[in-house]
Amino acid sequence: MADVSQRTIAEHRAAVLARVSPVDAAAVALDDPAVLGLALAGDVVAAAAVPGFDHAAMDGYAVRLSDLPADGSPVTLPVLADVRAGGPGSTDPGDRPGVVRIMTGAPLPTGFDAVVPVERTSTGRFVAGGPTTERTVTLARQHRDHVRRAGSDVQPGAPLAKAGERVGAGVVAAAAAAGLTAVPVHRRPRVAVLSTGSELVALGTGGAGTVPDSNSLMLAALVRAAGADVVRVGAVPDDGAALRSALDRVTAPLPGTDVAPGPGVDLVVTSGGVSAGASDVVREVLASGAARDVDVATVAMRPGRPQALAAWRGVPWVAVPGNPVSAFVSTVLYVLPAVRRLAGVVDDTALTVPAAAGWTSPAGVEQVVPVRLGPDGAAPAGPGGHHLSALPHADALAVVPADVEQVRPGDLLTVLRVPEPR
Ligand SMILES: Nc1nc2c(c(=O)[nH]1)N[C@H]1C(S)=C(S)[C@@H](COP(=O)(O)OP(=O)(O)OC[C@H]3O[C@@H](n4cnc5c(N)ncnc54)[C@H](O)[C@@H]3O)O[C@H]1N2
Ligand code: MOO
Repeated sequence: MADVSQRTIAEHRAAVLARVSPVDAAAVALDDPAVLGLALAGDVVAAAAVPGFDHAAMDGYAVRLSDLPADGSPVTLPVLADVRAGGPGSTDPGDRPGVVRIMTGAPLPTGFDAVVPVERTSTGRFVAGGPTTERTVTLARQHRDHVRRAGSDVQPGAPLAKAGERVGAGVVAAAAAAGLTAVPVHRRPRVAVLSTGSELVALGTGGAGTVPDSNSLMLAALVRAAGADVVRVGAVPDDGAALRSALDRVTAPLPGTDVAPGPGVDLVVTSGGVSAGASDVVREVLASGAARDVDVATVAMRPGRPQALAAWRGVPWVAVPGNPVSAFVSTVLYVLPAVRRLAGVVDDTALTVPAAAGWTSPAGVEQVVPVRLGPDGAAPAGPGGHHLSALPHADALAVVPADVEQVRPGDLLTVLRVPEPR
């Protein structure tokens, strides 16, 4: 097996990212809820103008400026017609002087220039559902035209969203309004999550010396929140043959029964078994020659020091340490960037925020601290170190540089958000 290499958080993340690339893409309809949360596989460009036609921005009267005194004095004019949103696409009330009663969103009649809001006229207000009773109206030239012009928001061909952005409410709103029916998106990646350890048991089972397998639940929750489908295998004992056969199962092609034949998972994540113990099964399998591209590393970070990468049957494999806080931190720092890259998302989770409290940090290693974000910045979410009790309160992880031994309130910190369930 390759030597153990020493590296920084950024170096290990780069090593992880070098092993993954975006999964395949296809067009998905904007009205399919499955499109939400997927990453765009190409730029989204408007097919049509927004607004699609010149229309009234206010309820009132459409006027021709040539019918109104230029000095702004009021004039009384006949009401020639009444147009509504959704009514005929164009109205031509003829050439004689007069105004057109018009409702917000209705197309501006041919030859008309502006809309005077009803509350600025002698009518005062319209009665919802009421008939048109006014024969004439007194009004004056206004400062603003209250017309939304065709294409004033979006021109055909204008860029609306970029490849790598996730489809959310804003993207579907803009794309649908601009005449599109579907957008190109990457499918959701599939990620296998395995825990290793003979002490691990399913929840609610086991006796003395056993440990509930919490890591696979944590990993599944984070991976899913980052936009992947999860195949959670659960706990595999510290036995090389058992781990190899679990890896074979998750990386095998999907059975071609009711699903089209295709690749199995796009990424394997294991927790545990990466340190120096006699039963460290991940190290054992990595050393056996059965895995490819093996990269065992010690990252100068706390917690989360031992890490490993490999490929199993061509599928990238990220191995994180078993200590639950180390596993959580490693998942946010290394696994989720890989998931986002597989999903086609351009990674954008790092923020700079002030420290809302002070704390000490060990010399010579990057310290990773679960933090809660508040109006004053980031404060430790719990006692730190390997204390799992901080995790329920952690919105993000702060990464304190290796040369900092004391964080002071107000110091600027780099934080990575812990994704919300989606
Ligand atoms: N001699 C050395 N010992 C250790 C070193 C070292 O450098 N030399 N590194 C330590 C560090 S740092 C870490 S982190 C751990 C990582 O060890 P492993 O990845 O091999 O993890 P395990 O030994 O399998 O488990 C550690 C700990 O976490 C519990 N665990 C594991 N999996 C789960 C799970 N799915 N759910 C809940 N809890 C889990 C496990 O029971 C152990 O208590 O190694 C140090 N040792
Ligand atoms: O590096 Mo380990 O993850 O601190 O216990």
